[in-house]
Amino acid sequence: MMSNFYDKLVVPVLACEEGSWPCNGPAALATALAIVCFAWWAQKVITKTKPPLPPGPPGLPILGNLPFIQPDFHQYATKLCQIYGPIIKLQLGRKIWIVISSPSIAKEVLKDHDAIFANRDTPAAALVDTYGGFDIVWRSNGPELHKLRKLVVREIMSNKSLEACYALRRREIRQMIKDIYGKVGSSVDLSEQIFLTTISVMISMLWGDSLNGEERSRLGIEFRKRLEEFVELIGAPNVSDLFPVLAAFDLQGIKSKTKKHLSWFYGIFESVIVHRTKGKKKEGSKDFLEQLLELNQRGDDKTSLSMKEMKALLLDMIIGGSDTTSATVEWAMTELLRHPDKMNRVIEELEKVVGKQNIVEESHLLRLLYLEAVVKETLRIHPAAPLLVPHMPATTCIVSGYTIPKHSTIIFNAWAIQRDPEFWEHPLRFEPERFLKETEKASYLGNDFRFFPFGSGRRICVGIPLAEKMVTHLLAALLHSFEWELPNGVMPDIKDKLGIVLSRVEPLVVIPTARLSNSLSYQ
Ligand code: HEM
Repeated sequence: MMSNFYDKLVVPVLACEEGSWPCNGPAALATALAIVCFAWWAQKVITKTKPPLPPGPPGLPILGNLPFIQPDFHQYATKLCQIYGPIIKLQLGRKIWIVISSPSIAKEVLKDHDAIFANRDTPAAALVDTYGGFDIVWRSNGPELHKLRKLVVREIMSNKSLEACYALRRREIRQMIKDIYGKVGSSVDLSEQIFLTTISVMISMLWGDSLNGEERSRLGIEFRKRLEEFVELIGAPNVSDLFPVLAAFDLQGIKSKTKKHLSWFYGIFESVIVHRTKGKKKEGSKDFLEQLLELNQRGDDKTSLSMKEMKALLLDMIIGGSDTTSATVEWAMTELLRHPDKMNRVIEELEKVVGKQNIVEESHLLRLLYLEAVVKETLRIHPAAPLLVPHMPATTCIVSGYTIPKHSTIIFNAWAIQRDPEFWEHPLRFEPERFLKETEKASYLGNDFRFFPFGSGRRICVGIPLAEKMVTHLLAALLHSFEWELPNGVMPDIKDKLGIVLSRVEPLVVIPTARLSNSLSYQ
């Protein structure tokens, strides 16, 4: 605004040629001086009246708060908010981070100013090989993002499409039950079993491959390792982001390491896509890739994707869908093992709705209301993405009386909000019953900012329908098929660590016993 003022008034006066107004010696000089003084005064008034930045802890010159950031950022940010209030500012090198820990401020940002804040501050590492520019997670707000989200939500995640690939999900869940049945009576690393199943479900639904035996576990573990490293690299404090002038040097080698992982993922995707486009159309259930290729064949601009977009989308789905889902199932099992009364209530419901002679199908899920409440309570206390995915304002904006500079990184501490005693009675107690009563807070659609584990607004998770099905079906199958004992009767703890998602520190180890009398139910 001030530069406009200067350009329009001061420059012409100072640059005017003889004879044109007001170039008449001392008068012109006086006018110019008056204008410069006025501009200086106006600038001062504007700066003074502009609301301040949010409060926050003091930092060091140049580095700001960087040296003081602690690894479990959700807990560290919660402590800071207890000191500085529900909206705080951290300075990390050239970057400003704003952390929000109150439902009303989250609403102001994600609902009232949704369009401004629907951008992402794409980390340098995510821009490698065009991934971040072509996927959903890191793409800026605009028509291309809108097209991609619409395609996923309306086509891929529609009831009809999810129904069309139910057999693929079912096959992988049955495989898990069969594998665990083979280990009845011995200690099982349930965390690993759950992860291998979710990654197999994702691979199976994305391009139809089924992994068995050693291959299932080998490829699953390789995927997990690479996904973990890839996401960690993207999320790691990177000098290239904090001091963009140094980006070209890739001082920590983050860009080159990310590139290696990306080439591995893209290599797999390319061969699957090429094989499918050249080969015969697949028989049977329609996986996501089949659906995407069919949409491409329509030749409609609204639904066609380039190869780059297709690969980036497949990677988003695997990243977005596997660890989040498996962590949620693992936390739900942990809480149920810690609360035998709640576990019994789930079993009673399963026996009533499914019965002991049948196996759990997705068609049962709508009637498993208590189990649904268990999943919601799990996502409240242990949200897989406790800080959502950071947003970024496209312009400077005033929020809750503070100035939020454009291009700052906005972090929502959903973990702290969903445990805040101001909004939740006995917030640390695992009480699924609260979701049977509180219908208002019970939706995943992000309308209530006391409970928004999938985010809210324009960037809300696109995988909610699939996540709901996968988490509930997996849990139902595990609880219906087996009884679970704790090795030496030791209760699992609830210590968490923030990595790719919020997960247990130690793997969950339990001993299964068959619950169903008919051994065919395990085939
Ligand atoms: C329990 C399971 C899941 C949880 C807790 C979860 C949570 C979230 C959260 C918090 C966000 C960020 C929202 C925001 O920025 O405000 C997100 C975004 C996203 N999720 Fe999920 N998610 C889950 C499952 C899935 C699944 C199954 C998929 C797909 C297969 C998926 C794909 C995505 C994608 C592509 C985005 C980016 C959306 C965008 O940036 O516009 N998620 N998810």
